[in-house]
Amino acid sequence: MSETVQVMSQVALPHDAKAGPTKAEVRAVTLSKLGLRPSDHFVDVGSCTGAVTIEAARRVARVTALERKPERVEVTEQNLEMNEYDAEVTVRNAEAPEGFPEDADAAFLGGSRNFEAVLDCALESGVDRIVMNVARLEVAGKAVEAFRERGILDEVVQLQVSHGYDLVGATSFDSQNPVYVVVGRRDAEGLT
Ligand SMILES: C[S@@+](CC[C@H](N)C(=O)[O-])C[C@H]1O[C@@H](n2cnc3c(N)ncnc32)[C@H](O)[C@@H]1O
Repeated sequence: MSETVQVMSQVALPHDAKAGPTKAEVRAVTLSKLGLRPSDHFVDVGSCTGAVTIEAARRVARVTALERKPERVEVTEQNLEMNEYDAEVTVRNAEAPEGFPEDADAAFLGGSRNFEAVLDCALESGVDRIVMNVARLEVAGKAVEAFRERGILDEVVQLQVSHGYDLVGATSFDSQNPVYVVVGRRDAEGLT
């Protein structure tokens, strides 16, 4: 039983792509901040390996995955085939805001191209929860400002994950680059 639960909760990503995947711990925080609901239509902007698309597809009714690079669209599709999920998933080769659906509820920006236009488009489409992950400091600053200007800045979380490994019988750690998780909600009160 516990073995089945563990396998179901994992994401299989046998096909890889440069720039991905969003790491498991970062996905966990990101999806939790998005507060996904079973009836949601979720949009993954910059699906790359499909890691976020797949996890979201186990939690919501519909997912639209947008990816500007055709070879990464293929990787998203290949990894989707290797996983179980219940949502209706549409994968589009498009550079957002192009291809952004008109009836979305929540969105994740893993890619930062045109992010201000993507935010505007998402808000017009009815999105009320939006999270953007950023690795580069300068882009993170611009993202925070863009969320603030639109009155949706709710939280900024800096994540730094390290994984233990065996070092001559003891445990040492390998650290990953920090990630800024910019959390937006419609009518947010700003940082407190
Ligand atoms: C850091 S990766 C995202 C990783 C992904 N969440 C995963 O788990 O594999 C960023 C991706 O966003 C894509 N991208 C960037 N801006 C985009 C946009 N405006 N529309 C669609 N794709 C975009 C890039 O091509 C790249 O594949």
